Amino acid sequence: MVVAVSDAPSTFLAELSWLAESPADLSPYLLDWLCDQGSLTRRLQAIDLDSFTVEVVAEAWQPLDAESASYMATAAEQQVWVRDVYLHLFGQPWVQARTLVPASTLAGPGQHLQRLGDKPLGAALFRHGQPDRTPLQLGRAKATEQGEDWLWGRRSTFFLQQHPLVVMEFFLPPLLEHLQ
Ligand SMILES: C=C(O[C@@H]1C=C(C(=O)O)C=C[C@H]1O)C(=O)O
Repeated sequence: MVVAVSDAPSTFLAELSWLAESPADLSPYLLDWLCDQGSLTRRLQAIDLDSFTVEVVAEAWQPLDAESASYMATAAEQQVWVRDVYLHLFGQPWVQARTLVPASTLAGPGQHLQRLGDKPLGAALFRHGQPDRTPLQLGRAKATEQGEDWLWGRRSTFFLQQHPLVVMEFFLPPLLEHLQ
């Protein structure tokens, strides 16, 4: 059951919708990846450390959309730092990810998050072990506004000393092929 549909206009991750619970018909292999609370960066690096790269597509201040504001239980009238990336393995994009960082998080313990460049966010978040994070919520999206295929993904709020940031990760066909 869809519980939330994003109203954010976007060419990177379009038509986002979030589910109340995991669908019963997903393959156990996909569910294992979707529901894994550990670092996705590390899981990909464990497959092939040498070819793992982060491609930063965009990083900019953007107005927080109403649906994300509701998910974060925060005011919609604020700018957040948005980081859009692809995580590549074997020269192909495996994960398409968007991170939303409120200004208050960047002003506090997340100062370094604006200067990550092509270093993976996961390495920073998981540096001291398992970080505080909310349970994963599964969702669907299209890779672009023109995209035809639906992707599976998830989102979760991480906390850096009680300061939130939201990470959304969608799984691209090369990752799904690896599962088979
Ligand atoms: C949150 C993690 O970091 C990954 C790295 C990202 C980045 O560099 O922007 C974005 C999403 C994640 O898949 C993780 O490894 O679990």
